[in-house]
Amino acid sequence: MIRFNNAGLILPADDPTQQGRTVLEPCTLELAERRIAVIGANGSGKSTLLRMLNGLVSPSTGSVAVHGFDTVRQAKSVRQRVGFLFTDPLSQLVMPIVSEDVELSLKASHKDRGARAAAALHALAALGLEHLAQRSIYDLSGGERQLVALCSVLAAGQDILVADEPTTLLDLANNELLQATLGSLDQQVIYATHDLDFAAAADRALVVAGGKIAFDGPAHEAVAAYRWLVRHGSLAS
Ligand SMILES: Nc1ncnc2c1ncn2[C@@H]1O[C@H](COP(=O)(O)OP(=O)(O)OP(=O)(O)O)[C@@H](O)[C@H]1O
Repeated sequence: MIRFNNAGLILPADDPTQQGRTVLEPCTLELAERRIAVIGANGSGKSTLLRMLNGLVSPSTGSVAVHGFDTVRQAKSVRQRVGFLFTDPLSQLVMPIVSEDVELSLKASHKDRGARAAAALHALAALGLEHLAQRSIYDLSGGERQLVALCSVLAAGQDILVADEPTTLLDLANNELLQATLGSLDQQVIYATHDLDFAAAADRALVVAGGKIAFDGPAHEAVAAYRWLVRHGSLAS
């Protein structure tokens, strides 16, 4: 269970470049559904909301708790439970070779090096990526990197997966592979996307507009609400 208790991000008033701008209005939410989508225009505040889920962004007001752990004061406990898939996979892949990056995610669960290497190959094969195991992450295409990043984050096995626009670099087949993979997970998955069909597949969706939660409810209704806001020019920040 994730709780936002009046959590928001208001930039400092004394910074002349920010002038107290509201990035995310304080909001109170309980996020318990298995699949939750976050949709909204560019710059509306989706990534900020997602980053608050694992302490990458600290709220300036209120607090966020994951399974009762405060994302600021108990950040380590939160990160042990929340995996984060970045839009740009290079923000996440830290080892130079694909198999090494997946092995790093398996370090806590597989102490023996041989078993860890075998588990990494198994994890790559599950996504059809075993042929990339010995490749440099810098030589991969953007889509290949995005799938390797997914593999690494899944290998870490956290209870909750947060994914920020995970399909942006993927072709149709890999987009379907990623959506099917996320759909099959036991973990709770919370994802931001501009793909409204992907969003509509969630159990619940939040529409973020100008730093506010403009709609929160069943995903197909949220997609309709978002389309309405776009058509009526109601997305101004
Ligand atoms: N720490 C910060 N300092 C200044 N501005 C910020 C900060 N964090 C976010 N912003 C601004 O707040 C707005 C919301 O950013 P955010 O990344 O959450 O948007 P988004 O909805 O994920 O956008 P996109 O769909 O383009 O990825 C943007 O205008 C961004 O530049």
